[in-house]
This record gives sequence, structure tokens and C-alpha cells, in this order.
Amino acid sequence: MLGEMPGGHMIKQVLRQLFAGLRGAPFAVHYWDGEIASYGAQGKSAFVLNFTRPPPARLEDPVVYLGECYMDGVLEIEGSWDALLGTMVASENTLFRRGATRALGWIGERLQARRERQQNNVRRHYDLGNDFYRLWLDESWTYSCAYFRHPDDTLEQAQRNKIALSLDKLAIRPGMRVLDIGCGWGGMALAAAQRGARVLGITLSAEQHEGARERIARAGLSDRVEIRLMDYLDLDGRREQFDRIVSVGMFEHVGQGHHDDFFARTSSMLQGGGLMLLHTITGPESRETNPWIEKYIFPGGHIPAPETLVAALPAHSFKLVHMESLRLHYARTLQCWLARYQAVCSEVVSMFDERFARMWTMYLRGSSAAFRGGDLDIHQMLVSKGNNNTLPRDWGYLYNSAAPLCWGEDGD
Ligand SMILES: C[S@@+](CC[C@H](N)C(=O)[O-])C[C@H]1O[C@@H](n2cnc3c(N)ncnc32)[C@H](O)[C@@H]1O
Repeated sequence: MLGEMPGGHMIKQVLRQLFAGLRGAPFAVHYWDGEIASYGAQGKSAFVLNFTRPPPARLEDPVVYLGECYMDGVLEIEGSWDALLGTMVASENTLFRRGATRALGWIGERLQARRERQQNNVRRHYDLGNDFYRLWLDESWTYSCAYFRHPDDTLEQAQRNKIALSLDKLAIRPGMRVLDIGCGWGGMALAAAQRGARVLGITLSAEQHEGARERIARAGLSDRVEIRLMDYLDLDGRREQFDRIVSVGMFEHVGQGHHDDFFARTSSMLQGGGLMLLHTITGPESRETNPWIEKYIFPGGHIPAPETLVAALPAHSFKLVHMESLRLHYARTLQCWLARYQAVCSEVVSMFDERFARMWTMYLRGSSAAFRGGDLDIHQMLVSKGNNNTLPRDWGYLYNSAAPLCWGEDGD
């Protein structure tokens, strides 16, 4: 499987072997020379992998290889991406090979080197440019899971819902000091300030820093919101204390083996009785990081397991107050982003190039499918430092629809 292959014939053998080892839904492969083969369970193909021309002869990592084939236009994927993602999850042992070695490679890396590498990784993603994200994010520039309270909610409305839900859970009151770790373009910070809080938002992205500051100035809230370009590792609980901490879509960057450190730091910055809302993508404990995502989208990221997060709390004086999954909300958010992204794809091609544009199509489409058909989930976890005796008596006010509005059978 590893190393150079002399040509199309050999790579076809290798791909046949690979596809024959996959478990899950029935699928078909259209090879570049006209051969059509069926794999997986019996039945009508749930998806088709269509090789439009001979792929490169070098295959080191199956997931990265197939992802690159898609980016290069060598491979088109037709049919259900949900089923494709389901097959990838069911075939993890065949497809994901490098996790253990990668984790070992990191052991012993100096803290400073880790910090620089993580910072560069994060900046590479978020500093693609405000012009790029502005093309397809909603008007609030929120780059995280929205909350589709009602089936007809637009993305804009759903992002407003998510921000309101998060601030409601945190029971923000005027005068409170709030820290937003990973504040993006400042939407949450702005909304907290509109509720009368004094907010510090931090981000590693220079583009976000500039965008958020401009936006807050335009809203006339610069006296209540400060946005700093800094790493959360440089915050110091001895100098600054907060009543509330919120962190949305940042924890995935904290990295394997550093969760305890994150909780220790946030605990040291929170007043006794203070509340923290952690909003993060989650997955099974045994989940391997997808090597294509690792290479092209989020290097150094790690998806935590919800039970690991909960287990880590008591050592840092945190108590679990409330926790919920927003899984299908993220699938819907990603669908909305994908539709908007596809509408402006030609602009993305002129900003970057065709390969980049296809890479992002794959990322958005694959991620949406991974939340519906794969093993990704997303949780909002509300914790208190020690006891908070002023919490709401019941949480009904968060979910005040008269009757529950449910997702359809297929999660749409
Ligand atoms: C997915 S974005 C979410 C942004 C925002 N919370 C939202 O919901 O739109 C992740 C954010 O985490 C920030 N981030 C990642 N690692 C960080 C670190 N070590 N210190 C501070 N911010 C970090 C990024 O700069 C980015 O703003």
C-alpha cells in the first residue's frame, strides 16, 4: 500500500483492495478506464466515487489521498455524503492509520514550540481573510454552530438564537465582567455588551481582531468591549478575574493532552460561583482525527469526547450545571454555509484557485454529513465554579415553544 506505484494499473489494484475493505452502505466506483465496480453491502449504491481521470500513483494515506483526488478534480462524489461519512466511520480501522504515530511524535515537544505551532495553525485557518469569510458567513460573521429553534429560521436568525441561548444560559446581568475565549469577529461579545456586561474578547487571528474592533466601534460599544489579539495561554488569573466565561468553537484547538490545563486556567480566572459556557464539537473517545482535515483544514485540532470533558471538571472546582447536544443544528448550519459558499464559488476561485475552492467544498459538505451520518456531535456545557445558588429554578425559559418542534426522520 505504501510508497511509489509504477502506474495506473498498480494504483487500481491498490484502490480495489482498499474499497473492498470498506464496511457500510453499498457504493460504486467508476474507474477512469470505464470499469464500474460495486462494493460494500448488497443493494442500490448510496454513493458513487467517480474517477474522471487516472489518479496519481502515490498513495500513502487513504483519506488524504482521496481528499486530494477530490481537490484536484480527479474524483467526483455523487449521491449521499451522509452514507459516505457513515462508511468512513464504519471503516476507521482500514482508513485511519497515522494517529498513534502522530501522537507519539508530539511527545517531548517543547511547550514554546507547541505554542508557536498551534498559533500558526490557528492563524492559517482564520487569517484566510475577512473578504473570504464575509462572502459566505451570515451578516453577524458567526463561525460556529447556529441554533435553528424554528424550522423556518434563516441562518442569520439561527445565529442570533445561538448567541441569545448562550447568554441566557450564562444569566448575564449588567455590570458583569465577561471573557470570550476565541471571540471570532466579536458577535457574542457585542451581544453581551448590549446586555450591559463589560467584555474582554480574545482571538489569535489578526484579521478577526481588526474586523471585531471595527464592528464594535461602529456599534458605539468600544467603552464596554475590548478585543485583544492574544493566546488564552497568556491570560493570567492573578491579574484579571471574570464573572462569566464563554468559549464557542475554540476548544477544538486546545489539543489532546491539554484539556486539564485549559480547565485549570479558566478556573483560576473565574470568580467563585461564576459560570462558564463551553461550546465544542465532540466525538467518541476512540475517534481518530481525520488526516485530511488535519493536513488541510485544522492542523493540530482535536475533538474531545463529552464524557472526558465532564470527568475533567471536579479537579478544577467546576460543577456541571447543564449540557445539551446541538448536533443536527450544526449539520443544518453547515448546509447553509455550503449553499452560500457554492453561490460565490467562482469568486473564491479568483481569490485563491480551483483546488482551494474544491477543498472548502469538501470540508463544508463532508462536515455537514459527518454531523448527520458520521460520529461528530457538538455540545454546549454550562459549568459553575463551586456552587452558584442564584441559578434559574427551571430552564424552561430557554425553550419556550409551546410544543416541541422536532427534526424530520432524516435529520433535516
Ligand atoms: C471557530 S472560531 C469561533 C469564533 C467565534 N467564537 C464564533 O462563534 O464565531 C475559533 C476562534 O478561536 C480562536 N482561537 C483558537 N485558538 C486560540 C487560542 N489559543 N487563544 C485565543 N483564541 C484562540 C480563533 O482565533 C477563533 O477566533
